[in-house]
Formats: sequence, C-alpha cells, structure tokens
Amino acid sequence: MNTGKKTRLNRILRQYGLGNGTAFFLPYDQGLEHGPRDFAPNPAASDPRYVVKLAVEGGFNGIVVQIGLAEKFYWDYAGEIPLVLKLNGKTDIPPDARALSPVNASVEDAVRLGADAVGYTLYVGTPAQEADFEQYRRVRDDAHRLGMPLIVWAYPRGEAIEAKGGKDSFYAVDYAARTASELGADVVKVNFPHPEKRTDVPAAYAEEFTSQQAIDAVVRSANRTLVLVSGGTKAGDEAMLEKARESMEAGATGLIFGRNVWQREHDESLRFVAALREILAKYPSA
Ligand SMILES: O=C[C@H](O)COP(=O)(O)O
Repeated sequence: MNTGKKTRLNRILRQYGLGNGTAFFLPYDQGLEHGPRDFAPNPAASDPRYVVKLAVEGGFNGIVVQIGLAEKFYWDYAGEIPLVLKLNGKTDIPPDARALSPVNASVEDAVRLGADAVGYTLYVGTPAQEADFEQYRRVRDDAHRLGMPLIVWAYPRGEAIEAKGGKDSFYAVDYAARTASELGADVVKVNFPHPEKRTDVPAAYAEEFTSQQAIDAVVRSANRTLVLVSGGTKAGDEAMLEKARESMEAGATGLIFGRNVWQREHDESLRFVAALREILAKYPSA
C-alpha cells in the first residue's frame, strides 16, 4: 500500500468514528441501485442533506455516495466526515443476472472532491465478469497512482451463483472476498455469509457450519484486505446486532449499514447506531 492510501485510510480509521481502528460507513447509493422505493419507510431519507447530516451526527467513519450527491450535498459537511466516492453503479432495471456496473466517475473526481476513498462494485460470477475485471483494473491503477484507498463491493451475482447456493451463500461470499483480495482491493465489502444455503455448493462448503465459522473463513479469505460487512435489507435489531458482533469477532474491520440505519425515524436511527458503536468499541485494532 502506498503512502497516500495509508494516510487516507488512517484518517478514516483513526480520526473519525470511534477512532480505534474500526470502521462504520453509511452507504447512500440505494437511490441509484434500487430506486426511490427504498425511501418509503422513512421519506425524510430521500433528502441527501438529511442523510449526510445523520452520518455526521451518528459519528460514522464515512459516507458513501455517487458523484451527483457528492457534488451537490457533501459541500455543507466537507471535512466533517470522510467521503467515499462510489465510482460505478447501476439501476435494478433490468435485474442484474448479467450485470456489469458501469463507471460514471473517476479517481481524479474523488481527489477533486476531497474524498478519502473510492468504491467499486465488482460482480463476481456474471457473464460480464471479464469486462468487469478490465474496467476494474483501470480504476485500481488510477487509485494506486493517486494514493486513493480502493473499497471493493464484492458481490456474487448471476445464474451460476444462483445455481450454487445464491449470492449470500457461504461459498459465494467466501469466493468474492478472496477475489477482491487477489485483485488488489484495499478494503472489501461483503454480504454476511449464510452457511445454510448450500445447494450444489463445492464439498468444502457442503457441511454444517455456524455463521461464526463462515464469517471467520471469509475474513481469512480476504487476508490482508480489510473487511466491511454489509447490512442488507432491513431486519430486526437483535439479528443485526448479532451479525455485527460475529463480524467483529471474526476480525472484520467494521460495518457498512445503510437501509438498516436510515430507513428509521431520526432518533431511532441514532439509537441503533449507538448500539452498534458499543459493539465496535469492544474491538479496537492496533
Ligand atoms: O451499495 C449498496 C449499499 O452499500 C447497501 O447498503 P445496505 O444494504 O446496508 O442498505
């Protein structure tokens, strides 16, 4: 890792959030990825100003947005919370079985906007994988040249994945974590693995594993690439807190929870964030 990357990552992990080496990011690109339907549970969250302010109030390590929102809404809070500029993205029309997420912004844009990291969605296992790897390589080279940490959203997708346990099976998540590591990600964002989803998976994943064993293995597969565990669709608090605990116990660097945070009314969001911060506080890293 070069000096620019190390400096920016240290800023994110040591000067924001709990400042103890853990990370808690607020992703806010669902308006592109899923559409405005995601704002129905809490219409206030359709306003980017509301969500950026929430990220600052919640003491997050960073907010993740696409370039349009970064240009128009990060300004008011510039320097108060790190910006992660998402460089690619797609709508869910049509659904993503053959997905390639096109790049719509550059690492130079991220530098210009004062970002501390960039994000790239890599769909592992789709028919478009080859083109995706090529597109990703250009982003990775730029990120390296400009000293910008690269966070890879390592998302298993497509029919071949669906035929083997699905996108959040232990097999698929573990493979995606390893792929991001092999392809030079500094940080990888993974779904929490579900070992019970094991239809037609390779023998190594066909036994009964606990969720703790599965996330332990995923973090090992990422090796020196830092791991962030994603939130996913809104679920009950206890289930989410348990997912957070198991992830941190496994050695993950942190969490990246979006809908589970901002699809609630303001004070409820902050209450939930406080409960997650209590967990992160127990896992300082050197
Ligand atoms: O890019 C998509 C978001 O990272 C998803 O976050 P979420 O599943 O916690 O809403």
